[in-house]
Amino acid sequence: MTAATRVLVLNSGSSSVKYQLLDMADGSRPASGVVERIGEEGGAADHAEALRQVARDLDGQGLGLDSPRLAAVGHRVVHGGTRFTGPTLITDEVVEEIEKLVPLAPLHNPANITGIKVARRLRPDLPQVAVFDTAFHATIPEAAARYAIDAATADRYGIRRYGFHGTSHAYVSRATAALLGREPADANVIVLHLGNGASASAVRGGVCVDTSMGLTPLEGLVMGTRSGDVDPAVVFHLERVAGMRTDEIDALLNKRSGLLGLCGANDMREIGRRMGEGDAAARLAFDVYVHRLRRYVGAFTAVLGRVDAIAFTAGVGENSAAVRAAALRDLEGLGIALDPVHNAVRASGARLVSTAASRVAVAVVPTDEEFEIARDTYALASA
Ligand SMILES: Nc1ncnc2c1ncn2[C@@H]1O[C@H](COP(=O)(O)OP(=O)(O)O)[C@@H](O)[C@H]1O
Ligand SMILES: CC(=O)OP(=O)(O)O
Ligand SMILES: [Mg+2]
Repeated sequence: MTAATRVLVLNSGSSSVKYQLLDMADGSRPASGVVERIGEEGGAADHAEALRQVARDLDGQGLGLDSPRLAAVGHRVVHGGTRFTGPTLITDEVVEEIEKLVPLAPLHNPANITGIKVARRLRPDLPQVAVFDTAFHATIPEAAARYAIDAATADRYGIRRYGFHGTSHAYVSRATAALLGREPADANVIVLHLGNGASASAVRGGVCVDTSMGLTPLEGLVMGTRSGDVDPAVVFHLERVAGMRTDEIDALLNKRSGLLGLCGANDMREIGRRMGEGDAAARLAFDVYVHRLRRYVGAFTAVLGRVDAIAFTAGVGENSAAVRAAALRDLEGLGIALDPVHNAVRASGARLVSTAASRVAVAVVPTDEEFEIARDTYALASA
């Protein structure tokens, strides 16, 4: 009999399900894919339908969930609240707890729960592990995790900074240390995860000490469709003056803001194209995006005191030389000097894009949330 060394990773997002099958014995990835545009015309109707499609895809390749080589299923779960600060073996009770966190991540946790339920129904005998976006941020000190609001109210309702994209920040900060030839314990890194959702984190010696996302994945950087930081009074103002309901404001800030709200496009490629044609709205969207990014680079430089590296990752971070260049322009005073030639090169692996003289290394490091989830899952399932 062949040993069960494979882990199926399900990464259910708000509008997509990504999956990967990883073999932990030899590092191979026998299958991967994505079902996109869930709930949109021409896409899967909902997450349950998307997951059935994933199961069919795997079956079609002879790699179905019934495979005896499967050791475990690893699920990305976005919000773990205060209870889940590490990878967790899924039980009925764990599912109930994740369900209680839905109000804190309404775009994400329901999709994660659907994935868990479908996979458990198909393979009730297999260990299934939840790997939380929030876990890596559990080390953030109180001074950075606390909001300055009435303490009793905050405690009663669990209002604090949780942070997200933690598996990416963990993986990329480690990979950046490796690129510098250092142990994670010897590297202070600012990680800029710029995907459709975007967040920054400050990692000191392998331990996260601050991050830009907060109670929910809405705070911080400008994102594809999310506003990031706004004065909280914007919400009261819209309620009182514009007569908008809470759920309308929620949808406005989460789904119709960010780059999309500023210029009608949430894809940085399209924004780049339109800027090339002299489109003023696209230019403004880019400038607002970059300005916010620079603020966080400055803030996290002060949080860390000594910065060894700044790492760009995820769709925009890995691919947009223009965003990287604009984000770090004229920061020689902070010891940051991007090399324009290295920065412009299109390549796939982790690489340095700073000059030899730059005190702070600047790196482009492809993220690998699926690897990180599989590693955590396999460790727990085979313990
Ligand atoms: N070649 C590119 N140039 C600039 N931006 C890109 C490029 N490729 C992808 N992107 C950006 O990456 C975003 C998606 O990033 P990704 O990390 O895949 O997001 P998510 O995991 O949140 O869906 C796209 O919306 C697009 O703006
Ligand atoms: C937490 C979060 O924002 O995730 P994503 O970027 O996948 O939307
Ligand atoms: Mg992502």
